[in-house]
Amino acid sequence: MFINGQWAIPEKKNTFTVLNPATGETIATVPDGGEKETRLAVTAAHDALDTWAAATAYRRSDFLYRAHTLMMDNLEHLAQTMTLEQGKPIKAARNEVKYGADFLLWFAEEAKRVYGRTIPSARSDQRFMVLKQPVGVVGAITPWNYPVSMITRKVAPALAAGCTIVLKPAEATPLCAIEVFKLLEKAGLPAGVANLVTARDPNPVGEVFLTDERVRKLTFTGSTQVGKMLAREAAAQMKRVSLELGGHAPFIVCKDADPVHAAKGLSLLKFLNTGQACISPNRIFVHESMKEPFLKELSSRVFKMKAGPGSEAGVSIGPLVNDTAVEKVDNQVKDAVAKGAKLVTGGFRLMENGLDKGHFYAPTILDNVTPEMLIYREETFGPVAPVISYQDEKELLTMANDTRYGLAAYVYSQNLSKAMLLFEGLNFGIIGINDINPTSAAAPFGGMKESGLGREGAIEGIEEYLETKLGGFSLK
Ligand SMILES: O=CCCCC(=O)O
Repeated sequence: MFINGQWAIPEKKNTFTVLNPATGETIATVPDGGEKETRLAVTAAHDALDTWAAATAYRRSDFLYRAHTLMMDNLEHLAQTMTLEQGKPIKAARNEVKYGADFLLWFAEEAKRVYGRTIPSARSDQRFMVLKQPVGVVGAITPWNYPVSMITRKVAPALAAGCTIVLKPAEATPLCAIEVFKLLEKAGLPAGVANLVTARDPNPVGEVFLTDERVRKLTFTGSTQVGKMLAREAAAQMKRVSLELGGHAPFIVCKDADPVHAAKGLSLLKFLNTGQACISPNRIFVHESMKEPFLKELSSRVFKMKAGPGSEAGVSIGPLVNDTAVEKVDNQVKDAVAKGAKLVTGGFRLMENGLDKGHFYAPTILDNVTPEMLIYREETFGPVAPVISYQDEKELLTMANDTRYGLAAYVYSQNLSKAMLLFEGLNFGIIGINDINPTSAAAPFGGMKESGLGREGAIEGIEEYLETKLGGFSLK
């Protein structure tokens, strides 16, 4: 843990183990923090707040530039740590570190662009001025699936805005968080400005974030279930919240799409991070006239995918996070098959060639998926592509929007006006049009409906950490 500028271990020297999800082996033990350590971290963040908030935007920006340079200089080490701890293939881990570093760079720049404004008054003897100020101490909880970039996506805008922060990383991936904090320390982080509490049990940490009045904002990426609980509890002290929650992304292949381009896009996107992403496509709506060429291209690509530890050459399918995740995926596949879906490929846990020790599931394509199946309604978070045929383009929008989630959606069409109408009509926060990668530090990321509140990245990302203060000046 890193509290008030010091690397610390908890009082009782409690620790918990970190496992390699590809082999089940223990790779490290880390401090298991709780209520006491979180309280200390909040005190440190609170004590550091006024000085950090009063530092010039240029000073905060310089710090973030240095952190960015250090992250890029240490890219390989961070990527190797990520592959070992989280399991994703090394190439994807390298891309994630670059993506994580982008947030440091973007918010180093945005720190200097926190503008207020003046507003004309109807009274000649009055002036209005709008001032942006940091929200205060932030409690942040980050997930295991993107264990570096989800940290910088929260820490960078918070620090740029002049807030101080306490971070609780996912219990499955504390090593990545520790490595990020080593770099922040090296970049010259003042004591208390950013603090790290590693913990096996998120509850005591979350409890402090929710009940300590000094914490003025909560930012969380994770499940909708936990996000709802945090929003409910945070309301007791009217804390600000940013929530990046679950998704159930439709991926739409229109009758005028290029089916090969769409299948290539889906094969890259669906199986990225072994499907463990909130923006992963979960319902693949394919116009029936496109199904044959689309499935042909998709299955030929999926047949060639190699599963294994992310450090091995040629691997594109890493392990799932744990056994519960494997069971959930398998259960959805079995339910779909029992209700009439056709298994094109996959549909089983991988047990051969030493993979039985990790949490591997075969990349899977299901055809003829229908609304009665669990997979049609529930987020999968695994390597399964459920294909749904449709005929009537008028019904498509209703089908795609028929979910409590609203994070990401994808459309493949070569008809510009149709793509525009779908872009406007889809109730999702992020829409890729013939594009599988609509996310960037420069672009607002976030969902509608039960996918969350607020946006991360872009100019919107720093607003989440700012209060708006109005001054009305009488000249009388
Ligand atoms: O699970 C959500 C991770 C988001 C990854 C991204 O920003 O692309």
